[in-house]
Amino acid sequence: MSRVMAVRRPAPGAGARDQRISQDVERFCRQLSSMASKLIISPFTLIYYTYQCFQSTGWLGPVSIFGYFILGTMMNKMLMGPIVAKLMQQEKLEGDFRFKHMQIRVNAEPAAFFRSMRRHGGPLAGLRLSRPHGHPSLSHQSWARGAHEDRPQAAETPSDPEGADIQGALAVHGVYGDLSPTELSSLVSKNAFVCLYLTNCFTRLIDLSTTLSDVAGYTHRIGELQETLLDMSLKSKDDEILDESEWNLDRFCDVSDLSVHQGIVSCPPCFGGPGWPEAEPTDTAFLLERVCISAPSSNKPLIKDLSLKISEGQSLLITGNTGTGKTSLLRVLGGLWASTRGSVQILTDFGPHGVLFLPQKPFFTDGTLREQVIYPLKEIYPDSGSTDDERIMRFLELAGLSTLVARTEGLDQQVDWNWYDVLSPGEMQRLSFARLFYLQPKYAVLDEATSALTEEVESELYRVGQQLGMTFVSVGHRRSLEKFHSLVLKLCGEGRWELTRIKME
Ligand SMILES: Nc1ncnc2c1ncn2[C@@H]1O[C@H](COP(=O)(O)OP(=O)(O)OP(=O)(O)O)[C@@H](O)[C@H]1O
Repeated sequence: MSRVMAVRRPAPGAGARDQRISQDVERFCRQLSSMASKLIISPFTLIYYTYQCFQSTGWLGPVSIFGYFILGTMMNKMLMGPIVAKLMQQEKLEGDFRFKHMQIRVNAEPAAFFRSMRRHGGPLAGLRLSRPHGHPSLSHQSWARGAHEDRPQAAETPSDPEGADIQGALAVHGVYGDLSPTELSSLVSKNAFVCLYLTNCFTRLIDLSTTLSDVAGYTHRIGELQETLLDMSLKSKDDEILDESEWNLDRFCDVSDLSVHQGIVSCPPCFGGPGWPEAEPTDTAFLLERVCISAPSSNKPLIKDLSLKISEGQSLLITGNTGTGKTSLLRVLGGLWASTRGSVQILTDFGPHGVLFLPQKPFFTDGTLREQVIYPLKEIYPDSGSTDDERIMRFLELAGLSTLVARTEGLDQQVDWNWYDVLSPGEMQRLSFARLFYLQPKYAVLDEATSALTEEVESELYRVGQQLGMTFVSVGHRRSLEKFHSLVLKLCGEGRWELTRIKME
């Protein structure tokens, strides 16, 4: 009986994610330490300068400064209440604006084909509606800022109007009547200093509330992050993130072992050879028992009670009408979606020696041609070792893309274009296959990966994959695909499905 093996994922975005987390944590610690120091010091300075102020101005000084701040804070609160709602709306509009902007940049060509700029419902209309400039909430924000910044800011002002007012009041009431001009001026400067610092203490306290809300935000985000990570680790207790450096590549077919006869590639069996880890022998990749699948936030089942075993050499073709859940099933196999019921066992690793997915929309990074082919690997062969070059060139040729090397002026030439812009849909699919051949997984999960190619090219690519020892799980519509598969799973809609074995001729 097969046992559940550790699901190892290459985690391609892990580096960037880790960097973001450490930046968040660093910001959080900085804010926390600054807030803690202010919080500890503030009460002492406040008491000290209140006392000093009382000493030099009597009760009038501290009382008027306290009154001024209490009144100011109350007014601030009254003004801020309605403005918060406006600020929220402002934030939302800015978010929409950025999203629409990105949408237009990414989909410039399709948008132009649809003449979006002339249509009211197009993304440009949305962009106009959501632009933040000139929106009434902006003027409210200025009011808010004004109200917030209008509070006493003694630390930043060279003179101290409150101190002067208090001293004026004291002088008017004849408190300083018996002082000589020299004594009076030294007292005035002392009073000014004390009042200034007392006001400053209040300003710092009020500033602290802003820092506190920042810290609350960061704490919330870090808390969410922790919860998500905990959730993930609970979900896959046995899972193990496998660094790409751990991917065993010894099992790759030596390109010199590949021979092509009339377009047919043959390669000696390359599994189980020396260097290939034997620790987790299995011939089954996925085991599904009475699995139900629904789209997120939908109660309507896409697939009901599906039991299925996908084993080595038993390629599966998934067919069915639009929207019946073909890609959703692959998402479940890829661990992106959870099944709503039943058990899904992923019994093989993700990566070159396990299972590799070619999604419906090809994925490319910024980078050289070599980087596209070897993705998600990037550090296994950092140098242009001649053996690897030979393999890449060979697989590009088998995918029908040998001319691409000339276009890019070599495997390692930095290109200043976006791969999505310069390659045709068919070329993108061929390049994805070159990657598949290079990585040589045991199981290749292909989601309409040949939809932009002719039947002949599709057959050729599948044949190469087959010769490289891959077992396919394909989503496709052409009957010609059946010859590369042993089973057909037809999704009939409303959760119904049919599983049939293909008769070999
Ligand atoms: N992220 C999502 N959130 C909500 N519903 C979704 C989501 N992704 C897909 N769906 C819905 O789930 C249903 C199945 O989608 P799926 O992509 O699996 O269809 P499919 O059979 O692969 O279709 P096609 O042949 O067009 O690729 C569709 O009705 C789709 O609208």
